[in-house]
Amino acid sequence: MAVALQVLPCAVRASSRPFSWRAPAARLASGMALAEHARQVFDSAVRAVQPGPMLHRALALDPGGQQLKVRDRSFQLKQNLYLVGFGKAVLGMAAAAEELLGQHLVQGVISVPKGIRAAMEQAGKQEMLLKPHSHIQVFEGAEDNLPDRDALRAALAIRQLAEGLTAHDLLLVLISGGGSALLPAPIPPVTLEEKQTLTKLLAARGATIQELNTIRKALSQLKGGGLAQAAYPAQVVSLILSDVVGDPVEVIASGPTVASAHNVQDCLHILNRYGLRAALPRSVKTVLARADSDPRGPHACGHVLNVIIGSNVLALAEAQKHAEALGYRAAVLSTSLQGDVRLLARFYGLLARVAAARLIPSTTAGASGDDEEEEGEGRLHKLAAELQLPDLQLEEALGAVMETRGPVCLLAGGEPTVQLQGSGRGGRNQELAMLVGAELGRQPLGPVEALFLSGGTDGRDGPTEAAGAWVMRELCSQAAAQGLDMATFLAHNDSHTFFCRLQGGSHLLYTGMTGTNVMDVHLLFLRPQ
Ligand SMILES: Nc1ncnc2c1ncn2[C@@H]1O[C@H](COP(=O)(O)OP(=O)(O)OP(=O)(O)O)[C@@H](O)[C@H]1O
Ligand SMILES: O=C(O)[C@H](O)CO
Repeated sequence: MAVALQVLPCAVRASSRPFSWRAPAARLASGMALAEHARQVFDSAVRAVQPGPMLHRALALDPGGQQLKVRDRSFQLKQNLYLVGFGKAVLGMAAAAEELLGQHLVQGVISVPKGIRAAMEQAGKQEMLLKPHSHIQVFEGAEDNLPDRDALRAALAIRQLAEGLTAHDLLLVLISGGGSALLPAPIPPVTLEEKQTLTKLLAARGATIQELNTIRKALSQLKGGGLAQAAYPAQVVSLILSDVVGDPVEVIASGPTVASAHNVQDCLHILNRYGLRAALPRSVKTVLARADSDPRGPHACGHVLNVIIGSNVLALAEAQKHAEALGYRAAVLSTSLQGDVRLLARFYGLLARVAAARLIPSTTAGASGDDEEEEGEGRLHKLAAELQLPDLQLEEALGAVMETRGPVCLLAGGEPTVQLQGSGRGGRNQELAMLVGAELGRQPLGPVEALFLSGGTDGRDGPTEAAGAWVMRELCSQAAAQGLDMATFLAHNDSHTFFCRLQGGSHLLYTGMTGTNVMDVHLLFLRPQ
């Protein structure tokens, strides 16, 4: 089943910045609309992970400008520097690298999302743009995050550059999320279209990014260490902005400079799990069979230094600070959220209920109130265990809520999954926001205002122009008042159409392309009325 994405006209976009920007940040939480605060906190998260500053922090040039230091390693520079890159944050990373190392740079090729240069120019983000006569060639492609002919041309130019290097050269590889779609080089006879279809099918059936990229690596010339091998014997330094939970270098952008530890059996298990093994194209079967009998095994990557230069940890820490400056007691719940959006929505609904009961104990006072509270807490812990979040700080966050009795902001980051059943238009952030809105409406929250925002830090939620959406506990009644049947929209994975129609699109979060990418940010605000 291919995922057909219907393009429905979005109702007039109420405003690209739905909230007022006039209020100074120092105003107390009680005086301003929660929605405006949510937008400010989300923006602060994105600002914290701008690619340029993170790249500058990772690199140091000696005073003579001849030695490049990365971590504890030094590399000799003598007009021997080459650069390649692929990912949603790579334009800004390349601009920063060019500014620092331009005099040594011989040649570069980067593959970045379609339209990103125009978007950065329009947003006045000069620091994200290359110099006018740059030695770095830019390819734009992979519209809607799917590999296409433009991205294929970029991948071939990157391979050609890498293959021409010698032992005297140093290759700087800039990697960020979205890199897999921007570096497609299928192993023949697999075609780009076949790879695209298989990737879409796996994503639509809810495959994790680890599973998806295991398959991508097996079918690619450059992923899973292939780029590092093409560049051998040059030295390779990869600077990686993580958009995967736990920062696994072999998964981010499918690890083009990391030896793949997976074998064909792993791929077959994954294809079986999602019911795709039987219908595989002959070309895919041929490539997997060839890999199975390849005596050389995985690519060796001893000449490579892989360095993570940033992740959502930075974004959430900054957002927490910003929320505190606005007068909230703020706590980060997790930086590693994963799992199905429906399960996660139930988690957030129960979390709001338990936190609200702690904020205003009187609303559930008495024997039956205590029982209800205990039952809510029990269910919340059970769900948390089911979600298997390694770094969940649930008790700490609830403890903070208990102490404050005032406005609270709970933050989390990660990348949940959606199982696509319909052909609507949406993204995992908008779908999660709808589901959480429905949950908040169901929970007994007493006199506590609640707002939930979910947004992709890259500014694009699925194949839509919105980054995500925000909802309050009144969502269901707002939808009903306009005759919008939430269940029908959800059944068709049509969250974007729903939000476009709801109150003239004013619940959508529009940031434009941000030029960075560290997964999604979730914010839950609770404020006693
Ligand atoms: N109609 C829809 N409703 C909900 N989710 C959708 C819909 N269409 C696509 N998606 C989900 O959007 C996800 C792709 O989103 P997006 O293009 O923002 O990728 P991403 O995961 O942020 O990419 P990367 O990590 O490569 O940058 C897929 O997981 C897919 O299941
Ligand atoms: O490009 C990819 O593979 C994903 O964004 C994960 O890094």
